[in-house]
Amino acid sequence: MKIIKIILAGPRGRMGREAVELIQREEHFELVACLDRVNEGKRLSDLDGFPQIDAPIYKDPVKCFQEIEADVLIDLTTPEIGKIHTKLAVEHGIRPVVGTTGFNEEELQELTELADAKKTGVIIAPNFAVGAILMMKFAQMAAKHFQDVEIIELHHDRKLDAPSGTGIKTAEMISKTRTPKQQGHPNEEETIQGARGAETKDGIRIHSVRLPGLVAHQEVIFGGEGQSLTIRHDSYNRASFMSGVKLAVETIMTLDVLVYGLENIIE
Ligand SMILES: NC(=O)C1=CN([C@@H]2O[C@H](COP(=O)(O)OP(=O)(O)OC[C@H]3O[C@@H](n4cnc5c(N)ncnc54)[C@H](OP(=O)(O)O)[C@@H]3O)[C@@H](O)[C@H]2O)C=CC1
Ligand SMILES: O=C(O)C1=N[C@H](C(=O)O)C[C@H](O)C1
Repeated sequence: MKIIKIILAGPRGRMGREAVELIQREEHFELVACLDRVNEGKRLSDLDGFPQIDAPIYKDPVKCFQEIEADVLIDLTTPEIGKIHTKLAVEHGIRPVVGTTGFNEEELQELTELADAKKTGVIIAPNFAVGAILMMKFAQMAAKHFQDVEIIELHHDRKLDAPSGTGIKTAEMISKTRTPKQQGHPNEEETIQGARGAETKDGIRIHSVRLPGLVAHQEVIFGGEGQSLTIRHDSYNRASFMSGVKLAVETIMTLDVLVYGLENIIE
């Protein structure tokens, strides 16, 4: 099997550390460099927790992409930085697998056009966990039968973006099958701002909970006459995301367009 050469952005992060282990485990993956906000010029093996992983660390993505021969960038950083890395990677012919969340519609459109122009595969995956993908697909199916739905996403309190990428993606998928409806009482008023959550342009409410002790969880609650349906997914650790990262890295080698969401890859 051909070796896939990978640059990893964010190796010291919660997801980044899991991704380093994944790359180490897979014989056909090779970590050729890392992008980090600090530790420029060091090797990964110089840092705590990465014994014997001899990959150079860069701060400047352009320098890294020019000097290092790589097939794929895995980005697990922050919303602001992830967008910059993704665009630069495509411009340098390196295929980005992006787990970082916080991309808006305009940014996704811009990247789609760039991927087309450069004929370079891009995968933007708001959630890599197979259970979360199924939760979103099941919610899309249920929305054919229930017009009223609210999303509650629950995450650890170190998360920067709200609502979560998964919450937004779920609402988008539901909107494809749900007949539009203004939910709740037409005259309802928030006596405390934000009480009804964030409203998407299709009228679906997303409520974001942030608490220590949580990892990544979501409930999609449908309401109908005399009944409700709740679809829930829980990630209890970050290892839950790694089979999706592996699949994305392997699949991106065969793509020349942008794919938004692993539901487009997982049958
Ligand atoms: N798609 C999915 O399935 C999942 C996606 N995520 C997303 O992945 C992203 C990372 O999450 P998580 O690992 O929990 O976050 P962390 O905060 O633990 O990790 C982010 C890492 O990015 C680093 N970083 C910041 N700026 C730069 C930069 N300029 N260059 C390189 N690295 C930088 C941070 O360094 P420092 O700490 O020094 O600032 C940190 O090590 C988030 O957007 C999150 O929403 C998370 C889980 C699953
Ligand atoms: O920040 C996280 O932790 C997660 N982020 C992603 C999101 O915003 O949906 C995926 C998962 O929920 C974990």
